[in-house]
Amino acid sequence: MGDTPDEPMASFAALPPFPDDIPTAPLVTLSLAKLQNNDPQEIAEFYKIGKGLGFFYLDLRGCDEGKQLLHDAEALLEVEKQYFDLPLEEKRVSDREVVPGSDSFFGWKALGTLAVDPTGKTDRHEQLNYKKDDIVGNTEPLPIPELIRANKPLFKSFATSAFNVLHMLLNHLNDQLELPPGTLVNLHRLHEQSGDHVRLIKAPPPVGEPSLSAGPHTDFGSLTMLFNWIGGLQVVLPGASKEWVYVRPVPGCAIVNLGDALVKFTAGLLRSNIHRVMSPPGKQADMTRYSLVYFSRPENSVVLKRLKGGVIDQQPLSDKPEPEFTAKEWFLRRAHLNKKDKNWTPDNWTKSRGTEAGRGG
Ligand SMILES: O=C(O)CCC(=O)C(=O)O
Ligand SMILES: [Fe+2]
Repeated sequence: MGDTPDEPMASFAALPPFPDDIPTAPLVTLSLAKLQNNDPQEIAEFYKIGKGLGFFYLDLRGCDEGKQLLHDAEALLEVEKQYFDLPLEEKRVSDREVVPGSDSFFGWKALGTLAVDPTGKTDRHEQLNYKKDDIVGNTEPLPIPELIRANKPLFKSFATSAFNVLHMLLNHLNDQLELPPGTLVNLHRLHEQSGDHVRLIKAPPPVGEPSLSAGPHTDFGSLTMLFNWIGGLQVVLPGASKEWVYVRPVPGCAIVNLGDALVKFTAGLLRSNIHRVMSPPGKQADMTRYSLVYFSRPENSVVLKRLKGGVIDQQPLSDKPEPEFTAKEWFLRRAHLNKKDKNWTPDNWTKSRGTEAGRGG
C-alpha cells in the first residue's frame, strides 16, 4: 500500500496492464468510508446493487480499516506466493481429502480436483481454505504448514477486518430490508462456528488455449470480499445475455459480492450472481494468477430459508416446496458434489449448482 490514499497498491505496479480493448463488467464503486459513515446515497446504491448485479468494487482507501485491509492483502499476497511454492509434501499436511476434521473442505485443495462443467472437465487452480474458527480460536487448529502458522497474526488481522467490514454491510442490508435490528449479524457471530474462511488461490497460466481455472458458480455464503491482481474473474450480467465478461481488477479496491445465503434469506429479493475464473486476458495471459478471498457465511446451524419481517414479507411465496439446508449442509453439498473423484457423475454437477442454476453454463 502507498503512503498517500490515492497511490495504487505497490503490488500492481510490476504487472502487465489489463487490456483496454475488451468488454468489462460495469461494476459500481462504493466507498467504504462513506458506508461506514452511514451515507444515505451510498447505502441506497449498495441495496440497489444487492438486488441487481450483486457485485461491486469497494474502495478501501480513505479510512483506517480499509487501509489495514489493503496492507494485509499486500502482505498476504507475498505469503501466498511462498506458500504455493512449498514442496508438495508440506502442502499435503493440510490435504483436505485426508486430514480428519477438515470436512473435506478446509485445508489444501490440489489442482484439477473439481469439475468445471457437466462433462467433467477439471479446474486449474490450487487453494488453501484457512477457516475463521481456527484463525480466531473457536476450534482446535487443523494441521497447517509452518509458514502459515507463523503468519497467523497477519491472517487474524485480515480476517477480523474483513469480517467487521462485511458485518457493517450486513447491517446496512438489514436496515434496507426493514428487518428487526441485528437480525442478519446475529446469524453471523464471530465466535460461533461457521464456514467463514480465508482462501488463497493460485492459477497457473493455461497450457495452450485459454481455459477455465475455476468453473461457473455462485458463492455459497452471505458476502465475499475478493482481492485479485490480474484479470480472469468473469460474470454473466443479469438479464437475457449469456455472455461472460471480465471484471477488471482495480488497485485500492476489493470486489465484494453477495452469496446464496442472502438469496435464500430474502426469498430471492437479493441476488447472488454467477461467476467463473478464465485465463487472464491480453498481455496478462502468461502470468500465474493469485487471488485472496474472505468468505462470510451464516453460522453452521442456521437454516437457509426466508426470514420473516420487513420487505421480505412482500416477496411472492414459492409454489413448490423448497428443500431446507443448514448453512453447513449447503456449503458442504455445494463444495463436495462437483469433486471429480471416482463417485462423480454429471448428476452430481447439477446438484452442486446454487441459486443461479441454469445460467451461464
Ligand atoms: O479468483 C477469483 O478472482 C475469484 C475466486 C472465486 O470466485 C471463488 O473462490 O469463489
Ligand atoms: Fe466465487
